[in-house]
Parts: sequence; C-alpha cells; structure tokens
Amino acid sequence: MKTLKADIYKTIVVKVGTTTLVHENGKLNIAGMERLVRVISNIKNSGKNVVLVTSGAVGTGAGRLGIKGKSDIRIKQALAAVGQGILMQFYEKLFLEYGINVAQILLTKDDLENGVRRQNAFNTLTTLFEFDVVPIVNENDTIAVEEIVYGDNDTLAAVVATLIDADLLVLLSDVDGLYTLPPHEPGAEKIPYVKEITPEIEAIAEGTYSNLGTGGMQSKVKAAKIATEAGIAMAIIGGENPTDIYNILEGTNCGTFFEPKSKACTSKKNVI
Ligand SMILES: Nc1ncnc2c1ncn2[C@@H]1O[C@H](COP(=O)(O)OP(=O)(O)O)[C@@H](O)[C@H]1O
Ligand SMILES: N[C@@H](CCC(=O)OP(=O)(O)O)C(=O)O
Repeated sequence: MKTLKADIYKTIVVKVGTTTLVHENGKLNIAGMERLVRVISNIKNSGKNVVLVTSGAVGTGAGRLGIKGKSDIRIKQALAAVGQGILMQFYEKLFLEYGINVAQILLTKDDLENGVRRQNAFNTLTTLFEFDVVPIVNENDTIAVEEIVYGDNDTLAAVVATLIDADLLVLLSDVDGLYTLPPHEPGAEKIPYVKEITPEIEAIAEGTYSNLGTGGMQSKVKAAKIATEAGIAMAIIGGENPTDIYNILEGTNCGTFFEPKSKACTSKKNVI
C-alpha cells in the first residue's frame, strides 16, 4: 500500500523508545543502537534534517546501578541522570563512525509552552540544522516533575515536531504498529493506515505497557493526534527494523501510518 511521496519529507523526527534501546536487564542493546544510528546517518547524508528523540536514560541508569523494578519519581530522576550520560557517550561514538555530529537537548514541558524558552529551543534546533548536526532530545528528567512533565517521550517528540514544523514523525517501539487489541492477545491485528484518529482508535490504544516503556500505545496515539493535527505525518514501526524508515520515506506503508491533516489548514506554531 502506498502512503505519501518521499521527497515531501524534508525534516524528520525519529523517536526511539526504551524497549528498543535497552535489554530487559537494563544493559544497552548495542546492535539495536548501531542499526538505528546507521539509518539516521544515511538519511542525514541524503540531505534531510533529522532530530532523534531518545528515551532510555532511566532504563540505562537502572542497569548501571543494578536497580530493578518500578521506582518512584525521585529514584527515576537519579537513574536518568546516570543513564543520560551513558546514552550520549554511546550515541556520540556511533554517530562519529559515520562522520555525523550530534548535540544533546534536554527539555521540559514548561520550556516548550513558554514563549521565550520555546523560541530559544526553536532557534537552537534550527541552528543545529544549519550546522548539519543531529540534535538528540530527551526530557530533562532531573527537574521534570508533575506540572511540567510530559512523562513520555512520544508526546515530547510530537511537540518537538510541531515546534520545528517537521514533515514526518516516526516512533520506533517494541511493537511494529497499532493493533486492534494489545498485541499479545488472541485475534489482535495490525492497523496499517489511520486516516483519522477517532474515539474508537483512542479507545483501543488503552492497554498494557511493556516492562520498560512509559506511555504505552496510549501516548503514541496521543502523539499522533498532536502531529497529524499540525499537518505532520506519523508512523509507528518496530524498533528492531529501523530500515523500515526508508520504506516510509519512499511512500511504502509499513507499521501503522497516520495521515496528516492538510498543512494549509493548520497554524504554524513555530512563528512567535
Ligand atoms: N492496541 C495496541 N497496539 C499495540 N501495542 C499496544 C496496544 N495496547 C497496548 N500496547 C502495548 O504498548 C507497548 C509499547 O509502548 P511502550 O511500552 O511505551 O514502549 P516504548 O518504550 O517503545 O515507548 C507494547 O509493548 C504493547 O504491549
Ligand atoms: N525520559 C525517559 C523516557 C520516558 C519514556 O517516554 O520512555 P518510553 O516509553 O520508553 O519512550 C528516559 O529517558 O528514560
């Protein structure tokens, strides 16, 4: 099935979830990260702007310190502070193998809703594009509590995509799309194309989460709503096969594709 024409995607936000980056034991999935970095580097070399929104700081920190099970917010913040550096060190090493420069950007909800800070985030991201750098974004977990937290990077990625007026948002997860039921349940079937996010689509996203992930499918559908309403196409694909991003860029459907509303009908949110 065909989706949209490839060359319309000039600016792409790729979000990768903890489940793709970190093994169940908290150690980094080196092969998974290498595959992802190779694909992003190649897309960057083809002349596109790419932002990588990465999760995995809490999971990586927990693996390094040997902390198991679900933790409260204070512990998670400390684990994220440990894990973020480990993640960035790894990304730095892998991207450099392909000659790609990266930058770390840590944001909170407050930053993206406040006019001056939002403008500064926009300026930094777009200037990094001018320098051909891949910005690597995560939530600033140290200070992101309750009122100012997105809590899941799916929403953060969608808001970043609207900030920079991206053309495409791709979410990589441990599941290769949105299913009619939680995917381990009998009879669950993948939904390849979502033309409109109806209450029925929102309802099927409520369900179980993986052990490591945060928002589950619910936050991915919420992200799709934010993105498509801003005229940005979105896809959910399996994190094990990041080369599927090429298929989406070529207009071939894989995973679940969410059709964007017409950009002409949406306001440009980055004009401040
Ligand atoms: N209808 C559904 N379709 C697909 N996945 C679902 C559905 N309902 C619940 N899920 C769960 O959502 C999980 C993916 O979200 P999450 O754990 O947050 O992963 P990630 O770390 O990739 O963001 C899957 O492991 C799956 O079990
Ligand atoms: N900021 C957190 C990410 C939380 C999150 O959204 O995780 P996930 O559901 O795996 O994308 C971290 O780096 O661990």
